[in-house]
Amino acid sequence: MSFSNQLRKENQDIYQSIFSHPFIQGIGKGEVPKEALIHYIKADYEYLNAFMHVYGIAISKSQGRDDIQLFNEQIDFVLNSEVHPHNNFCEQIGVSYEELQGYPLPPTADHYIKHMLFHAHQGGIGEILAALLPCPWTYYEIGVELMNGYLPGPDHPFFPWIEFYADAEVKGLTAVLCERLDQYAERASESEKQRMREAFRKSCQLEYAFWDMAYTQERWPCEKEGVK
Ligand SMILES: Cc1ncc(C[n+]2csc(CCO)c2C)c(N)n1
Repeated sequence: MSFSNQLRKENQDIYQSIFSHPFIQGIGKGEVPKEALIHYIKADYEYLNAFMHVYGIAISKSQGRDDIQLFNEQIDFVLNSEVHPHNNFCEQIGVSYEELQGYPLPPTADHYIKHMLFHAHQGGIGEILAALLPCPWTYYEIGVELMNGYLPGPDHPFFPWIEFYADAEVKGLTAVLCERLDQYAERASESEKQRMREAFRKSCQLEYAFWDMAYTQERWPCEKEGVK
């Protein structure tokens, strides 16, 4: 079994918890509280900005053009394509996308991005890939789960979101990251592979926690009213 498939198998428990989370099931049913969607978009917009910085660090550590190309493709996707599912959420709640930009990250999203930045700064390319991989991989599988579980049609309020993540493009982005990670894992020592395993699992945990953060509208203990 490939290293990436081993990681997927070891983290089946978290994937399953993500699929059953009320936010995800709510997308499937077409019923997510407006406040949860607002909280999600505010955090995800800034999360994705920071995520691109992580890819930038990975580019600065790349030794060849094939790695640069791979990270560049992921940035291009976040920058130019991932606005579509955000817009689907915004249209459903009748709030403009611009209004939800520029907010500070709530604790869990802050933790997630700092976890990524830690591996980006401390690790080699293999470790960075392991930390990044659950982002597209869990979303692709969420898309497929919802597509198969709810069979949404074009009149479903979140059809564009579900279709976007269940699509071959996200599958392809995940597959190239898996293949590259497997190549690095083949040459890695046992301790390096252990670090990759830990980075991957913690990112899976934080993917679950991110949905929960949005659903429960998690906030910092002392927040000032009206301060962005
Ligand atoms: C918290 C959070 N996790 C994952 C994604 C989805 N995502 C992030 S990057 C990427 C592909 C490029 O690597 C995908 C599909 C998100 N939007 N927000």
